[in-house]
Amino acid sequence: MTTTTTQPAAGSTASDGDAGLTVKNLWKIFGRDADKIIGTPDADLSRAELKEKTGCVVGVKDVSFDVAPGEVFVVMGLSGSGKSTLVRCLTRLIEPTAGQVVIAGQDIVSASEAQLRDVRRSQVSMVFQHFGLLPHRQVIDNVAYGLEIRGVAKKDRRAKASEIVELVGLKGYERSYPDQLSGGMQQRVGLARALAGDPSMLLFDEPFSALDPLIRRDMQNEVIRLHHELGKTMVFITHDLAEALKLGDRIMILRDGAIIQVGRPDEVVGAPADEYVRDFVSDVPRSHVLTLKWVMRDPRPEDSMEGPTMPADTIVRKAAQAVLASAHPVRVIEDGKVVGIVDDEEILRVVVAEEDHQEVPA
Ligand SMILES: Nc1ncnc2c1ncn2[C@@H]1O[C@H](COP(=O)(O)OP(=O)(O)OP(=O)(O)O)[C@@H](O)[C@H]1O
Repeated sequence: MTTTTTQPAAGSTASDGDAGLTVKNLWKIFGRDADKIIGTPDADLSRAELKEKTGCVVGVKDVSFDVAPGEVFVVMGLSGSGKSTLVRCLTRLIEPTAGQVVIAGQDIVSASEAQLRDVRRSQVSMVFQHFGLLPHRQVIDNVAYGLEIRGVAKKDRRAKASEIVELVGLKGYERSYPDQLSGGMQQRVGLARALAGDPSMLLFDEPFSALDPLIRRDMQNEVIRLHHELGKTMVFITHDLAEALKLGDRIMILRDGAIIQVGRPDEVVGAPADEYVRDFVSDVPRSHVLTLKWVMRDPRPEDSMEGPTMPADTIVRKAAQAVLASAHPVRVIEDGKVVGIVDDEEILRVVVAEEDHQEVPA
């Protein structure tokens, strides 16, 4: 498994300092006497074997990871891999069978009802695929709903809601009702509602899966923009690899409830942990994801040192034009040192392989 320490994303502020998430040895087993399975040899059985033997189903299997404040952490896997169960365990919408979840310094698993309510109201908001908007309320009051529950006065909550409505690009639609809006706009209301309480963390459970591809792309860009502006910690569930690669600082891949790999997009594509991940990433245009670090070769004595330099984390596609136009090989730099060389050959190997791949009939 590849694990990486990630720095807080651009846009994070000092006030996000305690907004991270730590998950340790988290289990969710559905079924009778599920808690008795953990710690016994049965816990090592595959999901199918355990179901056969005990009738219990593993949703989440001994999962541990950290999300840094301000990071966008994507959880992906095929249907049934445990994504929804995991994200629901984080705020105990599903009760974990064992393990630890710490959000912004607060231990969620041992929290009292009152503490949990407070975490859900003020620390963590969720955005779901089905927007769950209140049909008889206008956009402005849907957005203000969380503040209303918190007892914020009408004038203040409407002022805050107006601000957020504008932030998500819905200015002018404050008085509309949800059924007067398109799916994409309704999901913007969902986003606005999640943001209105100013949570430190947003959890997204496949929020854009039901949207048309173009609208979906707009909404992904919207998430990127909002993340840049607000710097919130985000945990984003998806089964769509392109979405994961676009949004994630890091991606965690689950299968049968267990972690298969955690890594940056270029690590997942450049060094898939096993066949399952390799299959996932086989259609990805590698030049869009891999960095120079993945394609460079060792310097040779005969290499000209007159070429330009580029950072090792430059995406191949972005470097391609400059490398191909340069009369001398490009020197790849990391921590102020030349760590490799990239010439036409290294670039073309990635780009041509990609074109060959695209020509193969599905
Ligand atoms: N309430 C439940 N009782 C029994 N088994 C459950 C329950 N909820 C989920 N499961 C099982 O747990 C496993 C993980 O399901 P989960 O819904 O978390 O996967 P997922 O990756 O989110 O899938 P999808 O993308 O289809 O939503 C599946 O085998 C599922 O059948």
